Amino acid sequence: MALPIFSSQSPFTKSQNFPSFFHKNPNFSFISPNFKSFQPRNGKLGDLKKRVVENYSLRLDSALSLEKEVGSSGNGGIDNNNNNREKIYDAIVIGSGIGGLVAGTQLAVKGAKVLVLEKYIIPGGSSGFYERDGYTFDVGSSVMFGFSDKGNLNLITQALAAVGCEMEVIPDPSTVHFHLPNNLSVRVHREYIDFITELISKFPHEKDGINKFYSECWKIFNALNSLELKSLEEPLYLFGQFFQKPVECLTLAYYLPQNAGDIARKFIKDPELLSFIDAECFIVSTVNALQTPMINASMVLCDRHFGGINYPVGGVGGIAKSLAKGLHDQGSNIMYKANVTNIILQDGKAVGVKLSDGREFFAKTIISNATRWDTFGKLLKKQDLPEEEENFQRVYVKAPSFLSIHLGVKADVLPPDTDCHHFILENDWDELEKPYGSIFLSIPTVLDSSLAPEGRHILHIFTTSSIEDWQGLPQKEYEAKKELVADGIISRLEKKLFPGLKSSIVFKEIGTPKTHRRYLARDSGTYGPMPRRVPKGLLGMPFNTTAIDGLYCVGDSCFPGQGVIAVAFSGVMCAHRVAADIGLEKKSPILDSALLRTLGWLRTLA
Ligand SMILES: NC(=O)c1ccc[n+]([C@@H]2O[C@H](COP(=O)([O-])OP(=O)(O)OC[C@H]3O[C@@H](n4cnc5c(N)ncnc54)[C@H](O)[C@@H]3O)[C@@H](O)[C@H]2O)c1
Ligand SMILES: CC(C)=CCC/C(C)=C/C=C/C(C)=C/C=C/C(C)=C/C=C/C=C(C)/C=C/C=C(C)/C=C/C=C(\C)CCC=C(C)C
Repeated sequence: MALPIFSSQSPFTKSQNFPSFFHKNPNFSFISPNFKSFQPRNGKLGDLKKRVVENYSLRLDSALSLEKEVGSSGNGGIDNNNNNREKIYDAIVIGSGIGGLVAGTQLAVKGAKVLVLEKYIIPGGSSGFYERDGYTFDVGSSVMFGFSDKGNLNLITQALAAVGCEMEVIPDPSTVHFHLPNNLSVRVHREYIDFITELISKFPHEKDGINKFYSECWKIFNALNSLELKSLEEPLYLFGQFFQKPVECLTLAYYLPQNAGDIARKFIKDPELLSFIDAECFIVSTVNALQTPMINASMVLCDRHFGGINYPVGGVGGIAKSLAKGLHDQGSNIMYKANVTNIILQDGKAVGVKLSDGREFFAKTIISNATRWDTFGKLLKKQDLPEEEENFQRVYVKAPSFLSIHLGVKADVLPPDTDCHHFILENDWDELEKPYGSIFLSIPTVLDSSLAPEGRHILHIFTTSSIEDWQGLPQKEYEAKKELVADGIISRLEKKLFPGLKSSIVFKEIGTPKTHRRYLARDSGTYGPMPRRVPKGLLGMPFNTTAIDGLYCVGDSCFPGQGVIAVAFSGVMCAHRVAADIGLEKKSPILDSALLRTLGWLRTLA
């Protein structure tokens, strides 16, 4: 049995030390007039302290109200006597990951009555949090795209704003610091020009190629950023966008089937620089650049400079908590400890769900935030696998899971001005995609010291790992293996970045792929879909509708794939398509079936 990395009790009942924001020295100075952001370098400490106190109280308030919502009635006012057949919701959302929460909240603000059913005790899934010994740990990593105050692609900010929420964020001065073979060290600065200058200084002979590749990314990003983002499966919207922004839409259509690695090779010849582009893609797609869709690569390679990476004060878990509260404020419900075991079909249409405790709930539409493998392999009978899903499983396999290590360390082990995020691949480029080959490291306390007790930092370390490596072991061996593998990873970090790391550890918790499977209800603990071979860009990625009438999917096994901002977009698209289908948005049945058929056909070409 896996060691739980999440609290088995409600995390909201725990008392916490008062956050001490001032002991560390965050190295940033981003000021935004309209967006709440911290400016510790120039700001007044008194004001800052006040805002931290306010934010902390807000966190407690929302935690308490969530506790009340989960605790007292335990079910958000839902009938426990299984008389729910009459209580027809507009939509039931299975799972409260960011994908499910965005779909749910977007529908709720359009006037739909939504019920979100979450298996775990808090919302957020892989964007959740857990608390231990005064530390607040992010379950997933802490790199937040789409959380700025500008453009059309700040989807996290927009999702929160839609339900009247705003979170304070801390601008990250760099997205990631790469530590690569041959001592290649590249810091991805927030300012594009600083990043490009640093990269060119490492590869001066490729100045032209570097400029051309990243400019191509900007072309795509600017096209994306100019559109109003809604469902690409809704023809009135899609044709409207083509009419208003033909050049941008054609640009996106052109790049839709292309991958970043091919485009990089048009401009760049140096194999080491191409490997660097692989690493750039790998950290967001877990595959190399040749397998990473160009649209997704452009999105992340540019948003980090356009809106920048911004960390929510109090931790990533606050995003899901705010969305859950927003959903509730809109008159919809979220229910925890609600493990959906079956999707109920009637005459081939999805009409409800059944929980492990036998209760049933019914709705006009069912939206699954479980992975497509779980949705079609577990919640529906496997033998009913529609052709469309067979096609998906032909093109995509489950990406490996992660081994994750959450550490509390003595603060003085980190050199001054340590970056928040690091990616480490010491010796051999060939190890990039291999299990345990490369190491991801986030130190969110560099930005928000309130996440750890005074004088401590959080190190969240993760590396790819497959479930097969951890299955079938007796408990004792499993525990011993966890310690052994984690020790190897920590030793590598000690050697490469932080001498004395081991002796500075005061808290350690290790999660394996089994832990991820257990607590996130994700088949094999997978991080999401990964192309089986070289994909045709994003062409093969399914959208939100499924072959089952009334059933929709949302989350990272839908277009455009892995990532918090990506699943937020899938939530926006899903809500739009569902709203059109239940009469809350305009729709054209004739155009609908023509477009859906065309998109289905296009996917078979992938
Ligand atoms: N920026 C980052 O670094 C970062 C951090 C964390 C997560 N992520 C991304 O988030 C993505 C995942 O988001 P998501 O929204 O697709 O899903 P998710 O896995 O985060 O959430 C799914 C939720 O559904 C619940 N669930 C699943 N099956 C259920 C069932 N049968 N009954 C009830 N509840 C059920 C799970 O408990 C979970 O809370 C990942 O791809 C990852 O890339 C990124
Ligand atoms: C329909 C047709 C056919 C056509 C038409 C044309 C058009 C119009 C098109 C359009 C399109 C669109 C709109 C699209 C969109 C897209 C998008 C939005 C995308 C997005 C994406 C995103 C992504 C992918 C993201 C991701 C991220 C991630 C994954 C992250 C992660 C992170 C991590 C892991 C971190 C690392 C760490 C360290 C280093 C420590």
